[in-house]
Amino acid sequence: MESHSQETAYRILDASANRVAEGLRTIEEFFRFGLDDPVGTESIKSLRHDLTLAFGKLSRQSLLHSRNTDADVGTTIETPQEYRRSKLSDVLAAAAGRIQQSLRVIEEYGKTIDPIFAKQIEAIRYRAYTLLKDCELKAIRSDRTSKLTDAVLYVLIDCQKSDQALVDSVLRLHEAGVDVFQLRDKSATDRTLIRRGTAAAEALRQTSALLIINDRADIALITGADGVHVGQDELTVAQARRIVGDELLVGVSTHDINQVHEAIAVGADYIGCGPTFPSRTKAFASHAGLDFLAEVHRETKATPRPAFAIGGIDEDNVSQVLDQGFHRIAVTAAIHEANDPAAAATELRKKLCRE
Ligand SMILES: Cc1ncc(COP(=O)(O)OP(=O)(O)O)c(N)n1
Ligand SMILES: Cc1ncsc1CCOP(=O)(O)O
Ligand SMILES: [Mg+2]
Repeated sequence: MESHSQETAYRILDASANRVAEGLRTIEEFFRFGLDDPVGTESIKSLRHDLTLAFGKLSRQSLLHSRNTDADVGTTIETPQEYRRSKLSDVLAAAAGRIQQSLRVIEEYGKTIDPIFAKQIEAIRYRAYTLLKDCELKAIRSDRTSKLTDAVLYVLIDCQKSDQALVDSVLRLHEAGVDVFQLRDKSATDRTLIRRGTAAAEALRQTSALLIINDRADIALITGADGVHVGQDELTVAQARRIVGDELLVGVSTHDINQVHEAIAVGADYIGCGPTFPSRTKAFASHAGLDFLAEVHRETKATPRPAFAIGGIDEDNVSQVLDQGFHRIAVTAAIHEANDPAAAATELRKKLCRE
């Protein structure tokens, strides 16, 4: 190849190698500090090491001579997306994209310099695909568990009259302080649940709120919701996971302490605890009551898991829930039967966050 073309190829290889190295570091830091994952951290480190080894075949001098950052017209071109990262998974998705593209660029231009080098880069690229997929999926899960950890107010909502009515309602309530929504509508058809769930999931995706689907793991997956909630007579956590995978959240209803220990042991991401008081939304022959909440608080200190008290909770009795050591609640009537649902959500949230 002519020397000018070769210099161009070296310049591209040098810039792309730096881009891959930066991207891999971004991923490695997340495996290390975000996930405390020694295997992931080590795998990325070894990928970086093998990339350095592969580049060792090329002339370092040629690479350095080709570098001319001052003349690089690309350094001043910015896109608005570069500065838009609302959550950690966005950072990792951007880094993964840069790594994959740059490895491909290195492979292609590397062919003009040394076919064996290009083959080695191809092998690194395939290894990177698998690792980056694993990392991105873990980041998506981690975004969801972080939102859940911060959540205090969880509202069950039915399908409403239309997709738009549901979207308007969840956005208004989220603005007013609701962290988690559960689409729970026992009389809706599957098609309606899917349409409503998809619309709500899309509307909430770029917010800090979560959308959970009641009972139906299949619909949670299809709609792009954040998780599914299952009861004691429904899918087990393991069965739900077989459908939704590890990225979605699985919540479980519990009515006694054995169910709580079991739910935690099998990997529920959160638990619903109740019924606490008589409910206008669902009738029960008996109530687990406040003593159950106190017991859950006492008995799960060693295995903490977000726990939402549920059943007949409203502005007047929420202080009794707080007194049992619970600061998370799930409600229906307290919001939807209020004259002003958004104001009711704000008031409840204030009470939950007062301590
Ligand atoms: C947060 C939360 N907790 C408990 C329940 C009740 O679930 P389940 O016992 O399965 O009853 P149904 O909701 O299916 O009638 C819940 N939905 N959400
Ligand atoms: C679904 C469910 N499971 C236990 S209580 C309950 C209903 C919660 O609604 P409300 O807050 O109106 O009692
Ligand atoms: Mg259920």
